[in-house]
Amino acid sequence: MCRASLPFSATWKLYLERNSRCNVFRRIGTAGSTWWSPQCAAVRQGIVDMMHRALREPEVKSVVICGQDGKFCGGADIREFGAKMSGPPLVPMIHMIEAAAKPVVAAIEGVALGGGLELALSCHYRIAHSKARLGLPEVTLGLLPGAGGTQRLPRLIGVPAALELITTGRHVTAAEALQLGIVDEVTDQNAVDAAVKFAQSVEGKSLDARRIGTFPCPRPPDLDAVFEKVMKEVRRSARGAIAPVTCVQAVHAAVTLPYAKGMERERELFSTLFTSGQARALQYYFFAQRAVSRWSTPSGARWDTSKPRPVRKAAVIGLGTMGRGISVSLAQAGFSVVAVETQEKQLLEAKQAVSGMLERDAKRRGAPLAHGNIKYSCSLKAAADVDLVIEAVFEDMALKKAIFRQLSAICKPGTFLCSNTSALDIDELASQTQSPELVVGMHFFAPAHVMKLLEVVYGPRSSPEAVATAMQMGKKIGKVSVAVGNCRGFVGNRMLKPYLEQAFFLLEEGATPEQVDQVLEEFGFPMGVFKVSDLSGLDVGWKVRKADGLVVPDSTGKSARIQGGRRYSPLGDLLCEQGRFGQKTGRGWYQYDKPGGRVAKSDPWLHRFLEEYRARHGLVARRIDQQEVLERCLYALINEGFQILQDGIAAGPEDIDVIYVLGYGWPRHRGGPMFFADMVGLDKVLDRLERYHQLHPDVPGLKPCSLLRKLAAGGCPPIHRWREVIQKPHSQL
Ligand SMILES: CCCCCCCCCCCCC[C@H](O)CC(=O)SCCNC(=O)CCNC(=O)[C@H](O)C(C)(C)COP(=O)(O)OP(=O)(O)OC[C@H]1O[C@@H](n2cnc3c(N)ncnc32)[C@H](O)[C@@H]1OP(=O)(O)O
Repeated sequence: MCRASLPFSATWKLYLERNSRCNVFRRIGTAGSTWWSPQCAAVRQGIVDMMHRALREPEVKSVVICGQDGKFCGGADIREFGAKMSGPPLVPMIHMIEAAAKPVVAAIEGVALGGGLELALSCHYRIAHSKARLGLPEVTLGLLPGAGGTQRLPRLIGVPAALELITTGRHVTAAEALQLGIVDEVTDQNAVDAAVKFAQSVEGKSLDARRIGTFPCPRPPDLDAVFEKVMKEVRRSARGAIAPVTCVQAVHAAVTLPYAKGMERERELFSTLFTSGQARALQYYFFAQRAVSRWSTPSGARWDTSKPRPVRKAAVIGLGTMGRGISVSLAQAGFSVVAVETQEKQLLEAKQAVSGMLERDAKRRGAPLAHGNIKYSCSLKAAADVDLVIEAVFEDMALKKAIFRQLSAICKPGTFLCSNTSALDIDELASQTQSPELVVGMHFFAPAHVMKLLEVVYGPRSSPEAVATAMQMGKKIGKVSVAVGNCRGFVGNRMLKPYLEQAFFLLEEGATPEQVDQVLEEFGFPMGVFKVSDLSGLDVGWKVRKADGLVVPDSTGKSARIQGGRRYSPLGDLLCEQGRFGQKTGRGWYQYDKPGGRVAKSDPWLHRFLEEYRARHGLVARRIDQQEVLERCLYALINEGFQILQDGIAAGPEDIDVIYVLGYGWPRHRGGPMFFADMVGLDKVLDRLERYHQLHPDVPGLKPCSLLRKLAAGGCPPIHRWREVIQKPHSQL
């Protein structure tokens, strides 16, 4: 319901209020903030009715539109998109506001995003609070601004600036919005009062020059070159996402067509995106990122019943690459940090490196330096009085165990002990301490101060309080934290294993690293599996495989291709034996111009090596098509994802999808591996896995997991209903 306050010095304030029928408002209202949606039929109806009244009543001279409780508008309720839309449509409403004969001023507090900013752009003036954020983030939801945003913004701020904002979806501060010309005034005071004052000051003045829809769109002199350049750049960075490209087409229409035709084109383009699978994927992902904070464990611990303990002081043990990045993240978030490195030389180097990282970041963000928050020490004893420790030494169980034993004796009672490990057993570490309930894993991704993902790993003995504290800590340092169970590789790295394995097998059967990488990059990964392997170092996996006893010759002295009855590819081991560790040695699956080089070039040596390898093992190379490469790599990974859900290691498909998008470069516009499986069709994924498993019975990773079978047998329920099957093992839905 909308209500207008009575004339306020002949200016109406059009309050856009809480509405019980508007889901978004209710949902956000519960979270303590206020929001309304122009997509919400009743709110739109309210605006239309109030505008009609305001224009009719002679004593009303101007109108101010504002949100309730300090929030202007976050845009359309995307949950409403699936349902049948009712109420007055948004675009005619926006046209009616722009055409009004009395000045309409938007008082922007909090956020004006998407449809919210489009509404503000239809007003004749915009006054923003200094803390407000504005933007057209539709592209991040697989859409384009569909209520005139692509036609009005370039008319207001010019084509290059509008293109940048619309194709990236970037939010701008009020100060930047003023500089760009999006708003007319910024205030530190009450923005509604300022807008009312402003409205009164322009009463009676001509509005001819204030209706953005009537402006000619500024035409860059080198129009074609501008659009060509932007399109090229957008296509390159979009990696197959269609929304950014469509946004450029819509802005192009603003320059080349009259306003009304441009609006038609905008609507046409919006409609194609609206029904696209990519929009579905991106909107699913938007909610998935929020859903992961509502964690639960198989033992019944939950986000809403587990209270985190406050952490003020934290220690980081081990200042290699990971420890440095973690220290930077903690210091930037305002934690008091004790950074410990027992090797003096390393400690000095780390101190310099961390300071440099903090300085560069402070400069980039224009923020104060966080140096003072870090104290360095070469003794573990410095961690005696901290609330939480993050151990970040080498991935070596014996070393980590020794450190946990010492920490357990040194730290004050109640200190949480966390390990930054990518695969090791949290329970084994916990068993070294006096209080195993205080132990959790915190798996950061490199570079730790940049990557947004954090896997919070709970062991069977971790207390709900420890999980809640690590999750909250992750949030405070700006990470998206996902709670996962304890198993080899947790979620991310566990799923990576069958994916990598398939890539190796494909090489044995006739593919090349270039071919496999190209297929994966065309799918949308920033880098194919072999390029990533060269980047992270082939020796990392080699070390693990050696420790697992996999790197052994067979009875004929050749490297074994069967281990424990399963197919095994020793290709990676053989490359390492040649000293080819990837980028760092200048040779790996590709060649580089020098050790540390970044540009991967095809290597004839590698091709000869593969041929010789196949000949040695009696393998006949065959032609492998793109579909097989993609299906074998991705479906093996997805199959492991189902196994992880079945084992209760991840609580739901959203957890896996967020981990894969944020940590492993899975293209966001494909939603994540589990969403992708849902889009492809679970029955189809099952069918293909069955086929590949028939052909490769010695590859257990291709044997369809029973949860996948069950979901397919249950009629392939949509992804939001999978939890019902996972949580109730006997449910048929
Ligand atoms: C077939 C042919 C059809 C043709 C149809 C033609 C129709 C033409 C008309 C088209 C009109 C288009 C209009 C417009 O261009 C489209 C849009 O506006 S799309 C939306 C753009 N807005 C956004 O992307 C903003 C997204 N949200 C945020 O950035 C943030 O949530 C926030 C608003 C800044 C608030 O942040 P926080 O305070 O941190 O809170 P949370 O993020 O945790 O959110 C709280 C809660 O709210 C849910 N929520 C947030 N935004 C939306 C939304 N846009 N829709 C639905 N729900 C939303 C969020 O999920 C949280 O809930 P939870 O998930 O935790 O339950």
